[in-house]
Amino acid sequence: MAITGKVALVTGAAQGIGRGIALRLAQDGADVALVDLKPEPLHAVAAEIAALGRRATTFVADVGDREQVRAAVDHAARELGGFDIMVNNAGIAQVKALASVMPEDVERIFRINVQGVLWGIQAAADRFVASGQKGKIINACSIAGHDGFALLGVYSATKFAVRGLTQAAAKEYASKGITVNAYCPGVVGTSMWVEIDQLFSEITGAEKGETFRKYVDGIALGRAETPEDVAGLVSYLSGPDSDYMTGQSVLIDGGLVYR
Ligand SMILES: NC(=O)C1=CN([C@@H]2O[C@H](COP(=O)(O)OP(=O)(O)OC[C@H]3O[C@@H](n4cnc5c(N)ncnc54)[C@H](O)[C@@H]3O)[C@@H](O)[C@H]2O)C=CC1
Ligand SMILES: CC(=O)C(C)=O
Repeated sequence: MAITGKVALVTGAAQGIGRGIALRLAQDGADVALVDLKPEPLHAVAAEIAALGRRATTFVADVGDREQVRAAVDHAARELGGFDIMVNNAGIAQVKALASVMPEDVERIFRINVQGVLWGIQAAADRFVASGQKGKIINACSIAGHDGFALLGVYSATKFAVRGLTQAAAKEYASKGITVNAYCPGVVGTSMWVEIDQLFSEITGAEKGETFRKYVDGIALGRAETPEDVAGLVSYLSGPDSDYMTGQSVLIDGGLVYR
């Protein structure tokens, strides 16, 4: 197993894609620090990791708060005896016509989706540099970071920003042996898409499930994505086979967006 004995931290690990990534990295041999706003589901994921024979620790933190993210990284290193892989996965959606977007909408989503990734990059890189070790930083982007989608305009802007941060961080930290990449899923059947579908319905009058189905209809491989599909890419980005890769925001969407 390519990352046996490594320590990974995954934000937004209580459910959905973050949970899938945490379980996959544990299957690959890593011990995992699970970070989220929600303590109870985090404990359930920790129990699943323990059943796989790996160690897990949980930490409640808001990724939009710089000090809490630094505390989460410190906790992971202290509890699991090292720190090698940072997955900045936590994010929120927003569905709004651009005409109705208010300053507080922009502030809320940028605080989590962009600042959350920035604080994660900073905290992880500071620790890697201080300990003189190589490290992997992996950020959550989206198809919406490659293409702007109607009613998802500000969300798209946050994911384009993640691509910019990923490229800049890759260049700033390359000389320290730190790689920085991002995964860009398409339409993953998590709670986030239940919320997106519902919010589209409220704005457009679409029936429940209709927006999700329309998006899935555009996928060349003909099915919605699973957290496990995404986790396979994150596994690759966490391991030595991706050592010569940095600054990339990789589409994994079943053939929905082509760039
Ligand atoms: N579901 C999808 O189709 C896609 C999702 N993504 C991205 O993947 C990531 C994960 O998405 P999903 O698993 O689908 O979402 P989800 O809504 O199912 O799970 C997100 C998790 O992040 C946590 N979280 C939210 N705000 C947080 C904060 N401030 N601090 C700490 N944790 C916080 C939530 O509590 C939740 O456990 C997000 O960045 C999302 O933008 C990207 C492309 C497609
Ligand atoms: C949630 C998300 O990133 C999209 C556009 O499906």
